[in-house]
Amino acid sequence: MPHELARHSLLSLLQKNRLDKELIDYIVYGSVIQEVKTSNIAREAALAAGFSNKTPAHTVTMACISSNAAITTGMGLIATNTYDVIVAGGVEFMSDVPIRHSRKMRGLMLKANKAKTLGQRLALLSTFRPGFLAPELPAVAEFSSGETMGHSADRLASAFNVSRAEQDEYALRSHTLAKQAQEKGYFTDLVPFKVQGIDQVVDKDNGIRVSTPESLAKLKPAFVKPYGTVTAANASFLTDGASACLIMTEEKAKQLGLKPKAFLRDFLYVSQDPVDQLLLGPAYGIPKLLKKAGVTLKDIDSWEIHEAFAGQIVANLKALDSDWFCKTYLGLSEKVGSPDLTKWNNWGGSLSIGHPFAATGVRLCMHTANRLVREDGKLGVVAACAAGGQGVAMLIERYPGATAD
Ligand SMILES: CC(=O)SCCNC(=O)CCNC(=O)[C@H](O)C(C)(C)COP(=O)(O)OP(=O)(O)OC[C@H]1O[C@@H](n2cnc3c(N)ncnc32)[C@H](O)[C@@H]1OP(=O)(O)O
Repeated sequence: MPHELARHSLLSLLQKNRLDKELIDYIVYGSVIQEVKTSNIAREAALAAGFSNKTPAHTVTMACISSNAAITTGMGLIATNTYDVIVAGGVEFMSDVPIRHSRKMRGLMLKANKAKTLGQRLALLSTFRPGFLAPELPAVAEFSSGETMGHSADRLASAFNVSRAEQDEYALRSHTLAKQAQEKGYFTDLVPFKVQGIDQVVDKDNGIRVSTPESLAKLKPAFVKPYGTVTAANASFLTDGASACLIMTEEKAKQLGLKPKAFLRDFLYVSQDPVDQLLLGPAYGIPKLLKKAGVTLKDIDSWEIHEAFAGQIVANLKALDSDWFCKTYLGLSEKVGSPDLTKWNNWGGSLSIGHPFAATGVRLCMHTANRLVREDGKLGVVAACAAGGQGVAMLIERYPGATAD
């Protein structure tokens, strides 16, 4: 179950930092497609991990930026002097999503539960139709418009004139860089997971697949058929995962003898009309964040931007480099410009590493912190889009003397 995956991330974080459970004041986890039995998954994971029942925990949800929301919620609790040491994380378990009976079937079952006599039950039974048995699957779709994320990505790519070839090329870049980073042993934020019931330990990201441009070009559109450009290979794939990170003030870290990785210097959230364009969070968030923090594109040494779809990433890059977009939608006098792509998602991204929705935000932050060390940088930006037309942008600064282990 998802809380078991989250439990593993909690325990592994403590083991890695040689910390006692008692030192954790509060736990916040993100979750998107919720398991109904464990709706406050942070609490269930903490109890399953053997935390004291006196350690409060709550769950946040903000689509694909849920663990970013967990981190900033934790930061708020620290800033208000409510707590000192917080674990923030996220979990997604796409291999067993809750599948519901149809609404008609649910209605019938609820009424049957209340029926007192055999006559009432038989009368209800006579209203049953075989069609009631059609199940309701959770869709990776925008509730307000009904549009799937893949369809939105296709629409966005088309609006910014992003070709299929550009999308495939970007996807190949992501998988190639992820493979290189994996082989070099850079994914030090990973812990192996023993899958219950089968004799298998997952000890590396298993979605990385470096293909050839020819085989990518052969794939059929996955969402808008037959003319769409989003395929299984240039979209993020559905996967399981959990993440966790430890947040506290610098002073507290020193007190506990811990070696910090990075400062979270600044952050903000953005939101737009979800029916217009859903996936432009980075294009809206990055310029606002840079302005708020008083830095420019050139000051950024590492970009870690959530890759929902290759077309979405290329469209966001084009938007930032477009006078028309920046003037019309951001109210700026000119374009922001294009970030330096040699500093962009250098270890791959959600397209290749995977995108367990609510877990991704922490992964982006940790890759930024570790990349800043390995690439000898100072400032990194994390940005992501999310369902609901929302987005996040965060500024991360390497801690002096931090290591990438
Ligand atoms: C803000 C946000 O983040 S929003 C959320 C964004 N993410 C999403 O919405 C998830 C989108 N992704 C999906 O829904 C699914 O992954 C889909 C629908 C695109 C694809 O699902 P599936 O069809 O089950 O994918 P599957 O793994 O079977 O791949 C389909 C085909 O593509 C091929 N393929 C997939 N990846 C690659 C690759 N990198 N290289 C070459 N071929 C590939 C597979 O081999 C398979 O080929 P086959 O049909 O000959 O066997």
